[in-house]
Amino acid sequence: MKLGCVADDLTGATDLALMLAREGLRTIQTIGVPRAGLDLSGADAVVVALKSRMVPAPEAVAQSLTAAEALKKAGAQHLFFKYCSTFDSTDEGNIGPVSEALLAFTGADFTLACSAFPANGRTVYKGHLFVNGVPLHESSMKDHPLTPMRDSNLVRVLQRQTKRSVGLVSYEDVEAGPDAIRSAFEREKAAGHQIVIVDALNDAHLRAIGLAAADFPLMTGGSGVAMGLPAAYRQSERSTAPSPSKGFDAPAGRSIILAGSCSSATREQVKTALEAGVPALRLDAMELASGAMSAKTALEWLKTQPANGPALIYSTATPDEVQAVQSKLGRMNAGEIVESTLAGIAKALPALGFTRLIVAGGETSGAVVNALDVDALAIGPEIDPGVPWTRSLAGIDLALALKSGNFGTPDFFLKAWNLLR
Ligand SMILES: Nc1ncnc2c1ncn2[C@@H]1O[C@H](COP(=O)(O)OP(=O)(O)OP(=O)(O)O)[C@@H](O)[C@H]1O
Ligand SMILES: O=C(O)[C@@H](O)C(=O)CO
Repeated sequence: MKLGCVADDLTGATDLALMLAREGLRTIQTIGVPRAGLDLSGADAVVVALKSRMVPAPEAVAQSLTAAEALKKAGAQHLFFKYCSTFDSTDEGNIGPVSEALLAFTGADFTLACSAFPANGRTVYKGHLFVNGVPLHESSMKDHPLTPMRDSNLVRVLQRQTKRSVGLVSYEDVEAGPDAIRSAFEREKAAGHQIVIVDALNDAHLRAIGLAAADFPLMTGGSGVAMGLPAAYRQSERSTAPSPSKGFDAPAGRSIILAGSCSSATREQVKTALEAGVPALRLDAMELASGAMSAKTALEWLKTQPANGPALIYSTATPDEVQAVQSKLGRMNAGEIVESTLAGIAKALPALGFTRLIVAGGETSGAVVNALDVDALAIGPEIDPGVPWTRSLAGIDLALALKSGNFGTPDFFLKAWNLLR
């Protein structure tokens, strides 16, 4: 196996797995550390999806090291630590502490951090992260329910999370191509930095960074910076890309959308689905907390909905509504109440004939997939950048589209079904 990847959340893992598969690596995604007996022998890349983004840093480090160990045992030659393209984290972690721990694990003394994903509007210029042209701290990420991002300068953000010295390889070096990027890495190393934020404004930059860093024992970033790795590996092995898999068959059955993300993209997608007349149930966090509403009442509602189209169950709310709920219930507690309700609903879905699921939100997807006991995924076609259809590799046969909160066009919930046979 060429590349072993540790992703800090499920939709992020799917995003990375799609990038690697699309660029020609045979890729398998596992939910948690691969179980014993899972056949990884045909895979060029394995992406292990953890749920470590929001847990305390020591726990994130422990989970990540366990995954790295398993990947190394399965033959991974290089490691990739995948986090969010909007650098979701707090001053306590977890991007810094996990990067440090994986550096130590690989024995490497240098790595890069690049969260740019231009296809989804994330660019990094002079170390500052922009989301659709707006500095991170002015974007909707400033209101994220769990990791509000209030500083766009990633050198500063990462330096607050790590004892390793953080440097910068900026746009001019990246624009000049792989050799200039390699020289910039050497320059930053000589200056005493062990992690460098790398600028990238477009896919050509990402491919050049991939070529320059393909032999690093450890890379870190969003899925974008993995874009150039498959071609770099092929260059070193003089091989050609395997042809992409043909078509995507989904198991027959009913369709449902579960949305726990409150991101601006998900809010738009929920609004578009409601306007299109998709039958929908809104979960109110305060009613869930009081017991007035529950997974059971949601399932009762679901049983009364028409079988021939998707239904939507969502807790998606505006930043003001989320803040009001959090001030009463606490940030983590509110999230937990909503996630466990959606997980409770998910658990009952196969028995009701639901086999095709779209789930919106990384934490939400983690909770849902755990409830469904899915432990490995094959990667199917791209619905929108960063979001493929996937199919469970064992256990209950399901087609799953696990959507990162901020990804997808407004009609994502409507159009995704067209790709299924
Ligand atoms: N109405 C609500 N009030 C308070 N918290 C909510 C509400 N709806 C959802 N949440 C919580 O907000 C969090 C949303 O995180 P999630 O990772 O699912 O979405 P996201 O952050 O938009 O997506 P991603 O991580 O992919 O960017 C979850 O913990 C969820 O339970
Ligand atoms: O990188 C991204 O933005 C996504 O893959 C993600 O991690 C959101 O949870």
